[in-house]
Amino acid sequence: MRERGGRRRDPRWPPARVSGELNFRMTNGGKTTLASSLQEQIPNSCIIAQDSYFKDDSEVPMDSNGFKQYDILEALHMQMMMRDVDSWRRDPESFLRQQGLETQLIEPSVDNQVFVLIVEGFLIFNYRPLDELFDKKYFMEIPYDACKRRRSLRVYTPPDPPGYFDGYVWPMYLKNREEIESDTSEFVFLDGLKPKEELLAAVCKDLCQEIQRLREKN
Ligand SMILES: Nc1ncnc2c1ncn2[C@@H]1O[C@H](COP(=O)(O)OP(=O)(O)OP(=O)(O)O)[C@@H](O)[C@H]1O
Ligand SMILES: NC(=O)c1ccc[n+]([C@@H]2O[C@H](CO)[C@@H](O)[C@H]2O)c1
Repeated sequence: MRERGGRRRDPRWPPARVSGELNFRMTNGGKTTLASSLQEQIPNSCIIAQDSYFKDDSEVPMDSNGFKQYDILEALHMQMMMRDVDSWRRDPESFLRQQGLETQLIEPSVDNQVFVLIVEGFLIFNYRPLDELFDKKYFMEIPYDACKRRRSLRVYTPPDPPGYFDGYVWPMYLKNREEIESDTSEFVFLDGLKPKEELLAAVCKDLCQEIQRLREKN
C-alpha cells in the first residue's frame, strides 16, 4: 500500500488506532541514542525528551555538599512536559505536524493509523501522572564503571563539577531507582552495554508485538 507522500508501508509495523507511549531511563545508558533510532524506524512516532524540560540553573537549588540538585523532579518543568504529552494525546497528527514530521498514511483512513510517542528521560517513572500513561516501559541499565566513564565524556550545561558523579549523580540514581522498585515487574530491562544495533533490533521487535497487542485490545 502507498502512503501519503509516496512512502511505502513497512510491513513490520502493524496498522492500528493506537497512541502508544514508551519510555527509557538511567543517565548515559543510551536512551537518547536508542530513542532517536526508534523514531526513525517507527512511522508516525515522535519523541518527548525529559532533558528538554530542565529549569534554568538559577532555579536549581544546591544540596548540603554544594552540589546542584539536577537529579530531582523539582529541577524539571514537569507540568510543561505533561502539557506537551497531553497535547500529543489529544491530537497526535497535529502534534507531529508541529514537530515538522509528516503523518504517514498507512491505512486508508487516519483513524486507523498507529501513533507512537516515545518518552525518553531519567526520571519519568518517578513522576506518577506520566508513569501511569505508558503502554510499555524500558529501563536501560549500565554498570557503575561504564556509567561513570560515559558521563565523564559528556558536557552538560552547566558542566558536572569535580566529584559530581560519585558525590551526587550515582547516589541519586540509586535513590530514584529505589523509589520505583515496587514497579519494576512492568519493565523490560535493556543492557546498555550491548551494541546499539542489537538494542534497536530487540526493541523494534518487542514494540511491534506490543502494537499488535494494543490493536487487538482496541
Ligand atoms: N549501546 C551503546 N554502546 C556504547 N555506547 C553507547 C551506546 N548507546 C549510547 N552510547 C554512548 O553513550 C553516551 C550516552 O548516550 P545517550 O546520550 O544516548 O545516553 P542518555 O541515556 O540519553 O544520557 P542522558 O543521561 O544525558 O540522558 C553517548 O556518548 C553515546 O554515544
Ligand atoms: N540542563 C541540562 O540539560 C542538565 C544540566 C545539568 C545536569 N544535567 C544532567 O542530565 C542528566 C539527565 O540526562 C541528569 O543526571 C542531570 O544531572 C542536565
